[in-house]
Parts: sequence; C-alpha cells; structure tokens
Amino acid sequence: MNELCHIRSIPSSCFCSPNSKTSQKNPRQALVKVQANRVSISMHNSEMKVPHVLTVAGSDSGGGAGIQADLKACAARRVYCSTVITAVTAQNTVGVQGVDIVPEEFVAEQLRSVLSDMHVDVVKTGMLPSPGIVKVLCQSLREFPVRALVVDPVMVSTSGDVLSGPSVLAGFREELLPLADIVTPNIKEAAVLLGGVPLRSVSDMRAAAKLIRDMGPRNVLVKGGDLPDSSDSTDVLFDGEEFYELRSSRVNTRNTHGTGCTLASCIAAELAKGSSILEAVRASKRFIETALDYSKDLVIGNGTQGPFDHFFALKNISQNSTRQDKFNPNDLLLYAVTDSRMNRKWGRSILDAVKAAIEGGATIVQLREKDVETQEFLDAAKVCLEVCHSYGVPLIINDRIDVALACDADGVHVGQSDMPAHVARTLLGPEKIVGVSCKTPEQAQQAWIDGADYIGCGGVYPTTTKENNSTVGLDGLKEVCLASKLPVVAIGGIGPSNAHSIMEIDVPNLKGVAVVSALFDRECILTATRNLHSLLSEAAKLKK
Ligand SMILES: Cc1ncc(COP(=O)(O)OP(=O)(O)O)c(N)n1
Ligand SMILES: Cc1nc(C(=O)O)sc1CCOP(=O)(O)O
Ligand SMILES: [Mg+2]
Repeated sequence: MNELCHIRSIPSSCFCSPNSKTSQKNPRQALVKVQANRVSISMHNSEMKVPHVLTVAGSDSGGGAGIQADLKACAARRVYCSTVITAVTAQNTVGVQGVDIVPEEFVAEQLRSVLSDMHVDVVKTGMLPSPGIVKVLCQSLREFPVRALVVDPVMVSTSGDVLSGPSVLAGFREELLPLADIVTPNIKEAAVLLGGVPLRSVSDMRAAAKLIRDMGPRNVLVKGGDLPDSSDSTDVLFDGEEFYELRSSRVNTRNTHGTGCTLASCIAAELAKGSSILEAVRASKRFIETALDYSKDLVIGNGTQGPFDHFFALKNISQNSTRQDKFNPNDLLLYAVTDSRMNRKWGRSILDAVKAAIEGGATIVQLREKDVETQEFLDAAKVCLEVCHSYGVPLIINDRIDVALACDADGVHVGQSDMPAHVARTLLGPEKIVGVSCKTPEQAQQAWIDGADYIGCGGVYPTTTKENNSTVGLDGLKEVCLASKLPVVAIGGIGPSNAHSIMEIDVPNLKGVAVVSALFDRECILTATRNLHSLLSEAAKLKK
C-alpha cells in the first residue's frame, strides 16, 4: 500500500537554504508519504530518508558500553539510532555491580512502539539477558521485518562479568542466529556458542566461524582482539564461501570498554547506509582503531577498563586544539592576506612573507594561495601556523577547508561561490573561525544564520589583486555593517592612503581592514605592515 496522504506547507523560515531561488517566493512544500509501517518526508520530491538503526541492548551506567555506546557509535557514523532497553546495569570502569532485567512484556512494548511507527533499516542486538527477551525480539522481527539484523552475542562483559547466562544460549542458537545477517562473537563468546571449546589461534577462529555459520547467520565475524601474543588484532569474517582475515594494529590502552558494542553498532550503521557486509566490517574496524588510538590516554574512572571517545573527530576542536583563544573580533584590525604571485615576484617564501607581516603588526593572517599545489599549500600552512601561534596570531585558510582541517588552522575564509559557510561550519566544528565574503545586506544576514564569525566586505575600492571584482564603495560597506551583528573587515584596494576613510565610518562592528598588495606587493613587508598598523591603531583609538 502506498497512499499519498497530504501536502503540507512548511514556512520557509524552517529551512536555511539561502541560495535556493524558490525559498523567498514559495513556501516550501513537504510531501508527507504514509506507507505501511513507514512515514517519510519529501522536499521538492527529493526524499529525506534517514538511515536508522534500532539497538536492543542493556544500559551501562558508566556510559562506555551498551545502549550508550550504541547511541554514540551511530551518531558518530551519522545514523539515527532508536533504543529498546533490555536491562539496566549498575556498572563502571571496575566492573558490573548490579543488573536489573527489564520484564520481557515491557521489552516487547518498546519494540512495538519503535517498529510500528518508525522505518528501521537495521536492528542491532546487544545484551539479551533472558530467554523470554530473545523470544519477544524474534517475534517482533518476524512481525516487522527489517533490512538487516546484526547480533552481538554479548554474554560476558569486558570485566569478566556474566551478562547473559546459559539459559539464553538455546534461544540464540535456535531462534535468533538463523535470523541474523551477521553475528560478531569475540573468541570467548564464540567458545561459549560452540559449547566451551577455547579458541587459541586464527585457524581456531576460522573453524569456529564455520561452525557458528552452520547455526544460521549469513555471516560470522569472530573477533580476535583477545587472542594472546599478537601485535595486531585479527578478526575472521566468513560469509559461507570466503574467509577474510581483517587486521588492524593493536592499540596499547586500557580504554577498550565498549569496543564490541561499538563495532556491532558501526556495522549496523554502515549497513543502514547501504554498505555491503565486508565494507561495513572494514569501515567499522577502522573506526574503532582510530577511536582507540585517539583515546588511549583518556582517564575516566579508576578501574582497569576505561571507555573511549567515539567523537574523536571533535578532539581537534576541544582540549587538544592549538587554537589560541576564542575568536576576538579586534583581531580583524590588520588582516594580512597572502598572495603567491606577489611572493614569487619578490622571491619570497610564504613563510617569510607571513613572518614579516606578523612582525610588522598583522593581527590575523590569511593564506590565500590560489596557484600553489595542495602539498605545498599544506606544508606552508603547517609552518605558518607554528609561527602565527608563537605570536598569538590566528591563521585562516582561504577557500580550502581540506587544508584547514589537515593543518588544524584556526579557521577558513569562504566566498559566495566557495564551500557554503554553514557546511564549512559543520565541517570545522563550533570553535573554529569561519569568515564569509559579503557584498550585500542579504548576504550579511545569511552569514549570521550560517554560523559565520566575521564578514569580509568588499571590494571597497578597485583592486588589481582580484580579477573582475565589483566594488561596493564606502556606502556599500556601511550598509553591510548595519545589516549584520557580525564584526566586519573591509577589503579591496585598501592601503595607507585610504585606510582612515574606512575606519572613520561610524559603525561599531567595522573592525579593520584586510590587505593584500599594500603589504605583500611591497619591497619591505615589515615596514609596510608597521606603517599601516600604526595608522590603524590610531584610528581605532579615535573610534573608542
Ligand atoms: C577577509 C577576506 N574578505 C574577502 C575575501 C574574498 O574571498 P572570496 O570572495 O572567496 O574571494 P577569494 O579570496 O577566494 O578570491 C577574502 N579572501 N578575505
Ligand atoms: C581577496 C579579495 N577579496 C575582495 C573582495 O572584494 O571580497 S578584494 C580582494 C583583493 C584585495 O587585495 P588588495 O588589498 O591588493 O586590493
Ligand atoms: Mg574564495
């Protein structure tokens, strides 16, 4: 059944798509489609389907494993995650202090709530502490079929505590495993599933994978992380025909609590996004390896099994960032913007040019290297960043988000036809600086909505540095300043002869000038910067 139910208007203010030609004129139309057991929303007929994993698992009060790990893993892989809680554990980095099993009727009710309402792509199971819970889960899966089932046969916690007793085993073997697309036992769990025979080598893991596959799952991943005496961690994937030995380096850390749950959730998330089993397993192993490596020195709790950081990508933004401080709008006073053509003309390296500008008093630096190779740009950015930071000056990268991310620069500057500012913000995270070029009040308003930190407004005067650049003049600059709450730096044709006219504009958010040729197309960058800096400082004092 596929009924088109109704068309509903959604106010355009709900969407931030500044560039959409339709958003101003027409309210956006959302098609709300209701199919059996599924609701999806279409925007301009293009469906916004969200990959969705349902995890059926236990809660870990310590936050490292179970439901908590599953939610974090799915979020890190950008997949929606709903939850059915099978047990509440009192748990920390020392061990499991208590387990309260959720009655099977209430597990069934949670399953019904989610599966009868939402479109779930993949179900992932973790701790299933009673035979009754396994039974109601299998019933629900038959009633509401999903695209894939990932079974992490959690039986023993990393601390050695038993989480699912032998009474659950029969249900696993007879009912759940035959429904599974992949089952992910570690060597201890594989041994339990096979009646207690210990696994001591990769060839034991291969044999175990084959025997477990005979129980019904389409794929078996036996995880060898606990195998003794090996410098890498080898997992064996068996799909019924081929064996794959997947290696990753063993990370020396105590922070491994929740790796099993996370791996299975990642696999589920990748399957929900449409990957094959092999791709999903490979991507998930890589994710775990990177997360463990980033988290190896985390200290959470006093026990022997610490949790790790699923959002390792955020590490650059938080504690470890070399960013000076939060963005200070006064840094825009003398914004030095480099130019590779000018550096070549005067026979200077990017680094020498930047050093001279900083020594002359530049308060922020932008690397605007339009015609250098990526590798050269990145190498220059890394060394310039060190120098800038040794002077407490932020370094911004023009256009190239990839370079900014790769060198952990302080931010990026993007124009109206570059990477959209809101995407730059998402990619860089909340703490980096995002600057946007704006020539009109509308663009300035959008820059604010998109999460920019400052506006570069120009060209104020004609320039030969940027081809075909239209000018906005002093009036256009003032209009942009008045239209925005953001600090503004003026750009285009600015030098010592006209900087004062800009600084005299009586608007509080006009913070300074951005300059290319008046600094870098001069014989002595240091002197040119020094002169302009002293002029601007005087003008800024008068403004106060
Ligand atoms: C501070 C500042 N303002 C404006 C610009 C221009 O950026 P954009 O419009 O993207 O043009 P290009 O510099 O990329 O040619 C800027 N770079 N810096
Ligand atoms: C890079 C750039 N952006 C501009 C804009 O109008 O957004 S004008 C410009 C070039 C500025 O160089 P100079 O200081 O040599 O005039
Ligand atoms: Mg640009």
